[in-house]
Amino acid sequence: MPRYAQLVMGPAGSGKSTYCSTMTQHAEALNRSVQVVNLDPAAEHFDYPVMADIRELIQVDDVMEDDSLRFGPNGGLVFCMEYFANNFDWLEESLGHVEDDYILFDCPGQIELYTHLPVMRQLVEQLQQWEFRVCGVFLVDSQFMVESFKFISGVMAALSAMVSLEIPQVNIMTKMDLLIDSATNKKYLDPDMYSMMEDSSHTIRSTKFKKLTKAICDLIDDYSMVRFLPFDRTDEEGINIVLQHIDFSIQYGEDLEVKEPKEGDEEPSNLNYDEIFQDTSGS
Ligand SMILES: Nc1nc2c(ncn2[C@@H]2O[C@H](COP(=O)(O)OP(=O)(O)OP(=O)(O)O)[C@@H](O)[C@H]2O)c(=O)[nH]1
Ligand SMILES: [Mg+2]
Repeated sequence: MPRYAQLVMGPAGSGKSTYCSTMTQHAEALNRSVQVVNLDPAAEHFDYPVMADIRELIQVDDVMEDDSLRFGPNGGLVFCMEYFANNFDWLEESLGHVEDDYILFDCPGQIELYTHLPVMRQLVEQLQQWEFRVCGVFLVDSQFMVESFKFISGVMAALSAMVSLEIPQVNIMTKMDLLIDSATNKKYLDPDMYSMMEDSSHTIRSTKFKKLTKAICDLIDDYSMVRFLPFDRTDEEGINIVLQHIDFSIQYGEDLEVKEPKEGDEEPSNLNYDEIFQDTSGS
């Protein structure tokens, strides 16, 4: 039986930890068991129960305080992640060998991890060796998406993770509840890059920059490479749609056995459907 994993990625503060806690609560309501692993060595607090925490292996503070290393916070984090990549035994031990488990990995917010460092890719390959089907979940804060330039840079970050990890990826726009003018901003979810460029072309003065922007827009548009699903932590229906997309991409549920109803769950034999329909048609 396969195992299932979501790699929850995205820039700093995009809502990764909130996503993990919202998703576990949602899964609990659906009677599904979903667990979370914290992979952020600099995490201070999160409000979900963890099955494993990278801080048991290494902490950024210790790396920064170490006299022989002398890293700052960013270099320290990269060091921690490289140390983690050399010690996957720790993760294997923490995860155990449970068939059919479903795990969310709450990753750090450093964008370098998704653009050019090899750690995330190594993690994906390792998880696949342990029979996990992995879906990348890339979060971008909706507050950065209301302007075309910022939007393009968010799209490029998502695309870069997609290309370097080579796994199915679902892109999510978080904090949708904070958008004031949600109708106009919906265009960012499934963007038409040409019109987006036109919106902002008057602010671009350099012709070279204009040409580069157009080339990037062409590329994204031609291949319809990036779409976003909206995520509002207060909207159960929306959360369910996101979960369904992710489940579909890793074929969750296809191998599950059909559960026989328990005796107590049977329909009462005296249920009279005719009466029910008469009641509703009469009202
Ligand atoms: N209104 C609103 N706020 C949110 C939502 N999701 C996250 N936030 C807030 O955004 C801030 C950052 O959220 P986190 O979940 O810590 O983000 P993160 O990506 O884990 O951050 P780092 O781990 O530091 O990279 C917190 O103050 C959250 O309360 C949301 O859907 N709506
Ligand atoms: Mg976090």
